[in-house]
Amino acid sequence: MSEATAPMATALSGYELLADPQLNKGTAFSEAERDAFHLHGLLPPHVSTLDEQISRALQSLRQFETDLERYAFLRELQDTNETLFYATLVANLEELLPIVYTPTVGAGCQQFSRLYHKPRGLFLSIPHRSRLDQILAHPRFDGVEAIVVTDGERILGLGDQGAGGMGIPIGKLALYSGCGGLHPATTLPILLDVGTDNAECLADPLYVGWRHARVRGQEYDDFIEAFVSAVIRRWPRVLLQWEDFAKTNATRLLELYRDRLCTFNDDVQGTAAVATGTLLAAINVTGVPLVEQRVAVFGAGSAGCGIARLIHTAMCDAGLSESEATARFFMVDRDGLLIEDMPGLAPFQIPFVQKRPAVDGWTLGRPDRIELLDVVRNARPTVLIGVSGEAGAFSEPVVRAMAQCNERPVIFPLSNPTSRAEATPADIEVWTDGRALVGVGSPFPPLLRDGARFRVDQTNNSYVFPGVGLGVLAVGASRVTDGMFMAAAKALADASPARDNPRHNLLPPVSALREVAAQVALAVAMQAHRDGDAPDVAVDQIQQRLRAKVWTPRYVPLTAKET
Ligand SMILES: NC(=O)C1=CN([C@@H]2O[C@H](COP(=O)(O)OP(=O)(O)OC[C@H]3O[C@@H](n4cnc5c(N)ncnc54)[C@H](O)[C@@H]3O)[C@@H](O)[C@H]2O)C=CC1
Ligand SMILES: CC(=O)C(=O)O
Ligand SMILES: [Mg+2]
Repeated sequence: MSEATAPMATALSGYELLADPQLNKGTAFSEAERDAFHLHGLLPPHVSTLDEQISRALQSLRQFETDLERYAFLRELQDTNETLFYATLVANLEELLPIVYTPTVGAGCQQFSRLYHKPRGLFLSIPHRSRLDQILAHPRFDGVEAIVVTDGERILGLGDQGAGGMGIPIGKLALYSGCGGLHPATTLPILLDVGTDNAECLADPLYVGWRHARVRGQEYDDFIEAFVSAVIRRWPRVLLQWEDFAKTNATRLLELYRDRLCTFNDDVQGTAAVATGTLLAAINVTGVPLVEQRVAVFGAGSAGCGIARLIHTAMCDAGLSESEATARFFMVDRDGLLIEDMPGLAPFQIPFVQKRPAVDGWTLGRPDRIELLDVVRNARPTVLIGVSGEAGAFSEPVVRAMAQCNERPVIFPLSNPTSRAEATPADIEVWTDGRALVGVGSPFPPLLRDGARFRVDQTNNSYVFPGVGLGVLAVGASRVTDGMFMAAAKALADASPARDNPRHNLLPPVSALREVAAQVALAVAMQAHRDGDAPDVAVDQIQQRLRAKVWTPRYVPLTAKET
């Protein structure tokens, strides 16, 4: 009998068994299980198959009028019957990812307090900081291998959502299991509740979080330190993913902890890999070599500087010197182009500033700053990437200027959710006469090209982090390295449909995310092996380990545990 169908023993029965989302099968409990677990009468008599249950779930889902209602339905399903939730998700990734993940998960976070019904994951709040070990110690969490943690301060492009930010770790881990194949029982979403500065949340009588101004400074750092230390004590080899932390904390915390445990920041590093991978795929189409690319990034925050760093490394690997590569980046933030003598630069921005003489005379608009349009007209970038959360920032003049200086401009408005995209693919298509290679953060409707529907590529870190998690955990790597993200980027570019035909998409469709995760995982695991950080694993064992690690959502026969 294969591992997936080996029976599992449980001491639960009756209502308690039906209330456990990891074991509940609803109407799919067999007659024998209904006998053994005292379920007769608690369930309607027909024994359903998983496929019948999926059809029923989809029918219910499609009856709702809004995506938020669909989101609430799927969250309820996840908290009732995880196997059915994941079986439905895996079979319908294209339809359900926009609900479970971006863009609807953003509204799910904003409405979290209204939708809250059942416990999932852990809320660790500052008032309970002395109880961290006690909370993590619960036997339910014994098998945890992957954690996604947020403090809710920068939820997509929607800002501070306080405790409502919990929707993001839940959504990310749904992809870890749905796309990466990690067993849901090995995953744990965590919300660090350090208060919120969101006035609406604080004034909302239904707000479920800690009603307190967001704690900052030393007290915040001490809480994070206490959290990380408690995590290491409880699960020394866990994979910890930081998600949607604000610019002041994201890169800083990554640097502080990356050598202390197996950890990465998805916004900084996962986003870098998907953007680099999509750019490498675009190069196959445009023919402009990496060493000749000029990259403008709008929004020089965690994601923007993470992207710049990985593309910079790729340029250096391709033969440029550090300074030659640096000169090819144009990072634009609220005060315009980042220049060496600008006040208030964050440490992670400093490597990507332009030298003052190189940009002299570039100000065509406001005299006090070099704006995005100035940058595009003067630097003539081949690539324009948006990670600002500023909807519409890629205006018609900016996009037309990109089209003027490039035969095939590469334009990635990556901000999420959909409402925060720097431009819509449809507008870019018109403003560039269909010449642009476009990647967006959230799903958009297909474009009409030559009378046919052309899928819009979704350049989202969901193409990377599930595979990173799978690869790291399958080989037991002790650290997540930058090399792994480069390997992930190259694996993504290798999977590009445009490699075979330049008229095809840059990325595989969302429906192929399980296969993409497997390819990324292989690349990551091989990199761990090259790094000497995959103990006792030979190359030919890696594939086997990856396959063994992948969970497929199907029911496991249950047997009664002797008590
Ligand atoms: N497609 C994807 O996979 C990903 C997309 N994102 C999206 O990117 C956006 C930013 O994420 P982070 O970098 O983590 O946030 P962040 O807060 O660290 O950085 C955003 C930067 O944009 C700048 N900015 C905001 N408004 C601006 C304006 N009007 N003009 C110029 N600069 C402006 C901010 O000053 C900040 O430096 C979010 O909307 C997020 O959803 C982030 C990670 C992954
Ligand atoms: C996709 C993602 O991680 C973000 O928008 O923050
Ligand atoms: Mg994120």
